[in-house]
Amino acid sequence: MTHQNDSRRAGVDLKSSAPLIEARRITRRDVQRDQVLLQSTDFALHAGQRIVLTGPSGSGKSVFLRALALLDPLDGGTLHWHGQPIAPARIPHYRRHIAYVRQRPALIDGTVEDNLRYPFSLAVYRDTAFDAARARALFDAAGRGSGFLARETAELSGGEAQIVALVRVLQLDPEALLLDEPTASLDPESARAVETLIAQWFEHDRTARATVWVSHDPVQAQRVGERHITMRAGVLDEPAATHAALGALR
Ligand SMILES: Nc1ncnc2c1ncn2[C@@H]1O[C@H](COP(=O)(O)OP(=O)(O)OP(=O)(O)O)[C@@H](O)[C@H]1O
Repeated sequence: MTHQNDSRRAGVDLKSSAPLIEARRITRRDVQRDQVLLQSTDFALHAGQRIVLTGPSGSGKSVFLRALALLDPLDGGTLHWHGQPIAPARIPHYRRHIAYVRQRPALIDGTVEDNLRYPFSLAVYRDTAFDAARARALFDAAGRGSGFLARETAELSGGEAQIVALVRVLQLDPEALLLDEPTASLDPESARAVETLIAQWFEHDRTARATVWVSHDPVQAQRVGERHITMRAGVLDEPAATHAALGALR
């Protein structure tokens, strides 16, 4: 299945389409400490949705997002992508489309351009190629002008590093972004740039794209999501108000 086909399928009327991602009774455990990190959880993310996830520190928000991204192995339950279970051989393909963005970016040594080129060296991206003009346009949108591609990553501020990490993801046209406090340690100007990039990516094809955004900032939470879910001690919950809003979509 190509990405275009995936997106087209995700863009079908919400009434008839399967969720972009659906978790069925997924669980995560810390085996060493014999502790449940994520209680049995059902969850659906539809194309077109922007979800905000809040909850106390240590409640399991990152555990949940990383499980949804299939970055950590599930201890129970299944994930479905466009209505299909994800076979082990398709996990790299799934991760290509469902991107996890962490609070502290991990960049490789070298220039910004080296970082943007890196994904295209992986087998799963061999059908695409680095597009410098597109990368420049994305950096322009984030207020980083000409010459930014040539900057050494070791010299970047935390905010600039996060912008690079995000552009590295956005240039690959993901379907969903799982955003784990992406602006929490940034200065206000960089935080705005990150929000702008994500908003433009979403608006470009909002019937096919979706976000889950973890935020501790109530004002930001209002800006970046319409559906609100909470995590407490590994239990995911959805306040009644957003159940009603979601019902109106169905
Ligand atoms: N891979 C792991 N193995 C074992 N324990 C883990 C693992 N990942 C997270 N934990 C533990 O699970 C609990 C939930 O952590 P998590 O990082 O998901 O919290 P959070 O809600 O994202 O918190 P914060 O808002 O501070 O980022 C913590 O007690 C953490 O130490």
